[in-house]
Amino acid sequence: LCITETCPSCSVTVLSDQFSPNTMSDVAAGMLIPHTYPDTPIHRQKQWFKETFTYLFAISNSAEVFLCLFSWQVFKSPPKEELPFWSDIVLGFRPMSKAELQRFPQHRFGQAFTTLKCDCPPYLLWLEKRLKATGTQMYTRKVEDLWELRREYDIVVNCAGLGAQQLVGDKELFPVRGQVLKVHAPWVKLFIRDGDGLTYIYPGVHRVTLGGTREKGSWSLSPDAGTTRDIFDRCCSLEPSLQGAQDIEVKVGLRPSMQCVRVQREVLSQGGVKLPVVHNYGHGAGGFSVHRGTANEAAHLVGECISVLQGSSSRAKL
Ligand SMILES: Cc1cc2nc3c(=O)[nH]c(=O)nc-3n(C[C@H](O)[C@H](O)[C@H](O)COP(=O)(O)OP(=O)(O)OC[C@H]3O[C@@H](n4cnc5c(N)ncnc54)[C@H](O)[C@@H]3O)c2cc1C
Ligand SMILES: O=C(O)CCC(=O)C(=O)O
Repeated sequence: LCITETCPSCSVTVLSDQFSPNTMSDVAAGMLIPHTYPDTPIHRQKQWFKETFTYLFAISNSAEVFLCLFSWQVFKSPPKEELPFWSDIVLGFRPMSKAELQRFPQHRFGQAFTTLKCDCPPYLLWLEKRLKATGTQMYTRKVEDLWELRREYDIVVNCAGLGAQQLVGDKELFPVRGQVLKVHAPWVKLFIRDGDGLTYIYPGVHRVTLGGTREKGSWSLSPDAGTTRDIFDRCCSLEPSLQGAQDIEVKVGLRPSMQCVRVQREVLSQGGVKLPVVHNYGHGAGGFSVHRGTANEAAHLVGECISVLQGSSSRAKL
């Protein structure tokens, strides 16, 4: 979508072996709360988050119904950084008062702020609809090797998530398994997140997401019953009224994790033939929070590839 906006002369085709509701992004809680990528400069991560927050905040002020606003992150001991880098992007960030903290007797410190939470499946469908309206073609296809695309396309953008491990042989990329519960508990109106990032309660438009787990290196997509009980107990200790939650649905996703998100240009070359590629993968646990920002940057890199192609005598399929 960002490419169609920044490079309107391009004809865009989306190839994917799975579309919503069967992607990893459909499992995400959809919370705008960044996870730090250790090898990506903070100013770049902050810019990605800011662009994503601004984009979704504008949509939240419309008739669309997949976004809501909420707050409360609690810590058993004060975090290393009392002011996270994103504190001036979310709204009304402040330490929690003693009175507020009384609600969490096991926690000594807390942050209150308003951020956005998106219901991912309807958002993904909304994006698909907008994409189709631009004339973009969408095909179900598994790509075995980026090079196979060289005859059909001038530029390839690789947004394969964890699939990039196989597609481009990236050994830095690994799964971090996450199991969450989606429950019916419409009385829960505020989000509560333990600062260790393991336990969270995120009310959405229809369901509340209860999390979670972070299992590095696990490829299992099967729900685990013991983990379900553990997540439920941990969430009930933060919000006891969840004991009355109904219709527990279990979801598992594999976060496409690495030390830094790979938003980068590369030129593949074989026998004098070149194929410009823009990579945009490795968003780990915080991909939803930075998706628009990284997509804008990737679209900008596509613009650079177009300039190079236009400057060369290459045959253009643009
Ligand atoms: C339980 C859980 C909760 C989360 N909650 C949040 C949250 O609240 N906030 C947040 O910011 N982030 C969250 N995340 C992280 C977020 O979901 C990810 O960072 C993000 O979804 C990654 O998106 P992606 O588009 O890169 O990957 P994907 O959604 O996996 O998309 C990759 C696409 O590429 C396709 N593909 C892959 N390989 C190929 C191939 N060879 N050929 C063709 N197609 C291919 C796939 O079919 C898929 O459609 C959560 C993750 C989990 C697991
Ligand atoms: O970390 C969070 O609180 C949001 C959910 C998430 O990003 C995750 O489980 O990976």
